[in-house]
Amino acid sequence: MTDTIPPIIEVDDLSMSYPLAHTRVDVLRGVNMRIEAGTRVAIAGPSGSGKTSLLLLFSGLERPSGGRVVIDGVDLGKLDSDGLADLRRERVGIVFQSFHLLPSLNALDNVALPLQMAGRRDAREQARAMLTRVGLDSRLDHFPTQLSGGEQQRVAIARALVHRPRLLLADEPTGNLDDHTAESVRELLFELNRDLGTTLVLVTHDLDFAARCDRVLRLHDGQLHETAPSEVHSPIPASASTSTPTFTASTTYHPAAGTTSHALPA
Ligand SMILES: Nc1ncnc2c1ncn2[C@@H]1O[C@H](COP(=O)(O)OP(=O)(O)OP(=O)(O)O)[C@@H](O)[C@H]1O
Repeated sequence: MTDTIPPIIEVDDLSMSYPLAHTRVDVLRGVNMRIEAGTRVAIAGPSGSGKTSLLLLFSGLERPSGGRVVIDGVDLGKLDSDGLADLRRERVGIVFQSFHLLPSLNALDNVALPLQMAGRRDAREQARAMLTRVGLDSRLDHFPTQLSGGEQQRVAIARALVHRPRLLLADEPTGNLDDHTAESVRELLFELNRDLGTTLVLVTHDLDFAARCDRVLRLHDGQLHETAPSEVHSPIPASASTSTPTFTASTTYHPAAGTTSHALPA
C-alpha cells in the first residue's frame, strides 16, 4: 500500500553549480532521493557541502543547474516564480537559523502575516493558536528584540507552520541557541511532526539531533549518502571523503552572456 503513496520530495539527477568569476562551484552532482510524507529526515555534512543549497532547491528559492525536484507531486521546473510562491504559501514552511522575523511586527503579526497575504480572514486567530501551540501565548505583543533567541525561533517555527504545510524545511534551527533552548526547540519540532503529520527535513551539524530522526542523509562530494541514524557518528566513508565542492577548472561560465568557454582559473 505504502508504495502507491507518492513521496513528498522526489529528486532526480539533481545538480547545482554556482558560477564564479573564472570558474564555477559544482555543489551537487547527480543527486537522487525520495522522502516519504510524515517522516523526519536529517541532512548532515561538512560546512560547504551543499546542505543549504539543497533546501533552497526543495523550496524553489533556487533553480537547479540540472535535474528535477518534485514536491508533493508538483514538478518545480514547471512553475514560474508566482507558482513557486503559491506552492510555498500552501505546502511548504521554512525555518532559518537566523529566524528572519520582521523587526517592526510583534510576534502575533509576524505569524499572521503569511495568512493575511493569502487573504485569510482568520489569520490572527490562527496565528494566536499556533503561538499558543509553541508555548508563546504570553508573548504575543512582544517584538523580536524583546524576545530571547529561543523564543524568536519558536515564533519562526509558528510562522512556518501556521498555514499547516505538508513539508517543513529547517536550516540549522538550533544553530544559534544554547544547549537547553536548543533541546526544547528539537522537542518542539518532533512534537509538531507527530501531532500535525508535517514532514520534517532539517539541515544540521548536530549529529545527536540527526540520530533522533528516521533517516540521515549525509552530503559529501556533491552526493547524498544514506546512513543509519544509529551510525551517524561513524566516520565518513573513504569513497566520500572530499568535503568541499568541486571547482571545475576547465570550464568558465559567463553568466551575462549565458555561455561557457574553456579556460583555467586565474
Ligand atoms: N550564491 C553563491 N555563489 C557562489 N557560491 C555559492 C553560492 N551559494 C553557495 N555557494 C557555495 O556553495 C557551496 C555550498 O554552500 P551551502 O551553503 O549550500 O553549504 P552548507 O553545507 O549549507 O554549508 P554550512 O554548513 O557552512 O552552512 C559553498 O562552497 C558555498 O561557498
